[in-house]
Amino acid sequence: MEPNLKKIAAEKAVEWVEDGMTIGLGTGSTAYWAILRIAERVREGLTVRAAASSIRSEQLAREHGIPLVSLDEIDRFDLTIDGADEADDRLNLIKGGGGALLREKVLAASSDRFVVIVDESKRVRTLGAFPLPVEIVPFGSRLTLNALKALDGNPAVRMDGDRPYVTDNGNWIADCRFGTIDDPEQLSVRLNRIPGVVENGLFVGMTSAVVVGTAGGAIVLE
Ligand SMILES: O=C(CO)[C@H](O)[C@H](O)COP(=O)(O)O
Repeated sequence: MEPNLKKIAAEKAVEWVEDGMTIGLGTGSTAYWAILRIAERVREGLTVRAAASSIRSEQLAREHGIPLVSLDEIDRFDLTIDGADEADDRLNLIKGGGGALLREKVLAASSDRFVVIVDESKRVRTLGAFPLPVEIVPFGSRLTLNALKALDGNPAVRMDGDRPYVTDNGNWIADCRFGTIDDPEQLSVRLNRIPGVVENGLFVGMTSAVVVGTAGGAIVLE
């Protein structure tokens, strides 16, 4: 049987969870394995409190018995564990393939350690092959999409059947194709200057470590 690389990465990262910590829970099929492993450790006696970056991760955590608290009760996370769509060697990321980039960035920005878990297919030399998700407000979306086009982003509104996909925050996602992103920080600043843009999926200078699941085990990049 093929090894589950997402699970390998997730379980390595969960080794860093300690008693008493406040934990941020990510979103997606890799974060899924981290949530399950944290839940297993809670059943074994680990004491943590957690908050999640999406409604679906919150539901998963609740179903599996991880103690959840409101974000209003949290000043800092000791550790947030989340997946990514791409990670480069400088630990910059593209995130938001699952549509949760805004909440994920809110958690990451308030975490002492932001640990990213990926299978080895997500490692890239330069970001940009994966379409960059940009969360936009529905109001005036045509104008916002025009502004993204003016930046050569080739935006496409993400669809859910015949309607725009709606994020947990009631917004839309414009998946953008900029090609190779040589300066992610500069692009991120330019995107967030567009008034209808809420946040973009470039995570620059936020990552403490990337744990890569490989068939030979987990590799930690710091
Ligand atoms: O950013 C995300 C969700 O918004 C996910 O972390 C990212 O899309 C990776 O997902 P997966 O682990 O399922 O490949």
